[in-house]
Amino acid sequence: MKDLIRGARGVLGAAWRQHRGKTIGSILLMVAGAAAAPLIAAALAWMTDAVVAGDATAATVAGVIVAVLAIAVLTFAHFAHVLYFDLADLAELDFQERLIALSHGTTGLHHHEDARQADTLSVLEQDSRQFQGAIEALLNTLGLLIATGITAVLLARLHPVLLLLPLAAIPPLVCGRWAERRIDRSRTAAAEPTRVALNLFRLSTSAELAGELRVFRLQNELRHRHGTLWAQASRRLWRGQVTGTLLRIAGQLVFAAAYIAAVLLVVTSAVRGDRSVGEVVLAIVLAAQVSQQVTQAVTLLETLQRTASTYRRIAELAEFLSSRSAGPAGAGAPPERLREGIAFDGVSFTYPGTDTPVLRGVDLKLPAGTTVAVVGENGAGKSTLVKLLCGFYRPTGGRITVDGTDLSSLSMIGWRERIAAGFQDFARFELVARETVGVGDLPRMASAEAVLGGLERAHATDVLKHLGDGLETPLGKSYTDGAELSGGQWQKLALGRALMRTAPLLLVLDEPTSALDPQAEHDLFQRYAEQSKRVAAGNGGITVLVSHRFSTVRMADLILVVAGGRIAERGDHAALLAAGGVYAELFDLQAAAYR
Ligand SMILES: Nc1ncnc2c1ncn2[C@@H]1O[C@H](COP(=O)(O)OP(=O)(O)OP(=O)(O)O)[C@@H](O)[C@H]1O
Repeated sequence: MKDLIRGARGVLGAAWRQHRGKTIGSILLMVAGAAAAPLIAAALAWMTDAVVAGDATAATVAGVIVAVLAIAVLTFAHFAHVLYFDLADLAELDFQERLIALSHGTTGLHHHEDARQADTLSVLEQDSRQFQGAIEALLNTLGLLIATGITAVLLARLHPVLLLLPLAAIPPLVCGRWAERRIDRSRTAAAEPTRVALNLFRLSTSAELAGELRVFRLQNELRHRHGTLWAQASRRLWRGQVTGTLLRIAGQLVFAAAYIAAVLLVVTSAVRGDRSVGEVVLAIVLAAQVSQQVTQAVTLLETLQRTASTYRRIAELAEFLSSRSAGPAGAGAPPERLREGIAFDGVSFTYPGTDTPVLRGVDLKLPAGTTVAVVGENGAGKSTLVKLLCGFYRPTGGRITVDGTDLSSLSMIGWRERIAAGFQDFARFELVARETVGVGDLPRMASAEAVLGGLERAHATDVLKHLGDGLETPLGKSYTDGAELSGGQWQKLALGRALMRTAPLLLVLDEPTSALDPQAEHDLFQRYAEQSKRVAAGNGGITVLVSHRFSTVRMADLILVVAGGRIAERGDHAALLAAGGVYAELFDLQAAAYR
């Protein structure tokens, strides 16, 4: 019940915030339309008795009232529909904005990487399209409550025992709730296979992966896996639906028995001469309406229950996010320029929900004004190091300091404003090219000059040659005439985005050039390193570069080799080669491959 009230409040609140006039108009029209239905029964009874008594005037007046009420029933709901249709769109927008705020309004990433919360987000994304039904159901419920009240008064006047009729509505309602819960559980159980199947479907149909799919002849394998997962999800949903339907039928049968008993009661007393013909008509029409009201209530309850689940899920997600926020948010401002640098003091890190530490007691100094390269095997913890530097997670042990100040005591908004980043999994923002790059520094997104600066630093201006309208060319399939880019071109734009900010305190480049050939990557970083030295001389900014390419890595001032959750080796290229350790071995292996 608490869930239902929260769901109803959520929907009504969203509608009210979006448009008060339309909300009030829809409620009035729906309630008036619903109230007219039981009044028709009363007017019909009056008309029937007037006809039996031969009173033409009363019969005519009653007939006109029946007609007017019938028009109200038929049209008011339609007019209300016009109003709440628009309202539903606005409420959907309100919900989606809330979901976006929850999804990306936190400083950390853990809810995206936690399977259960990822499931919740995926169900909520689907739920966000149900607002049309939710608002309609809520308004219908308000109308239904009024109609049921009027029906109850009329039934009580006929025979008090008929008041028990709505009580017979309870079993179908309870069964309807059980059914909805059962179906809801099956939806949650089906969420994971559905998500994986949809991901496989996207993989199987995306143009981007068409080549790889053909070369590895993966079509049938993916189709088979997609089919199996889909069947698994369908089976879970089907079991939920079948149990739900059986429960609902059981509830409806109880009401059907009560309905038959009520009609028999009035008809037998009319036969005995205790009731007028009009009263028999009233009883039959009202009992039929109660039946409709019960069916409607069960259907409405299903929708309201679904809406309630949606709001419960979003509340749970919000609770998860606040429970996982690692301590109070910092408020300190980052320094204007780095004097000493960034230090790791005994930093350990274990991902939430796992037992194995990825980093163990790392002590590290990233001196101000340097370029630091991070190398190591797949899964060694390089990206984790980067995520900690960006503040996506807080260390589970030890601390990271920026010029001696604990990173966790800094305002994350302030810190993020002073860092820039390019990741291997970069976003393909389907916007015009200027914005695709410019979002790397929102306040300067409109400036073509600033965007060209970012592209030049990334040595990516050549991408513009392929774009008909230069920076103003729309990119991607979202636009009818959007330009299609290659993977490497998208990545170059992403690198331009990462280099939009001209003087960040920390620039993180986590394999942002994997789609470029090694020579292009080498040239890019050679020139980039020269430029960044000039910038770093001004603000002490640090560049952290994660790369598997030793030809690029060798030019860094400091190279860190991550292994076994620790920094296994550190130093510049010459020192590490001379040490003859893992770095030297891996460098020789790669160098030999290019000879
Ligand atoms: N969100 C997560 N939850 C749990 N474990 C994770 C998560 N992300 C990474 N890991 C684990 O942490 C370890 C380090 O991962 P990380 O991505 O930091 O490695 P990496 O050195 O960047 O690897 P690569 O070179 O393949 O990109 C891996 O064992 C990985 O399975």
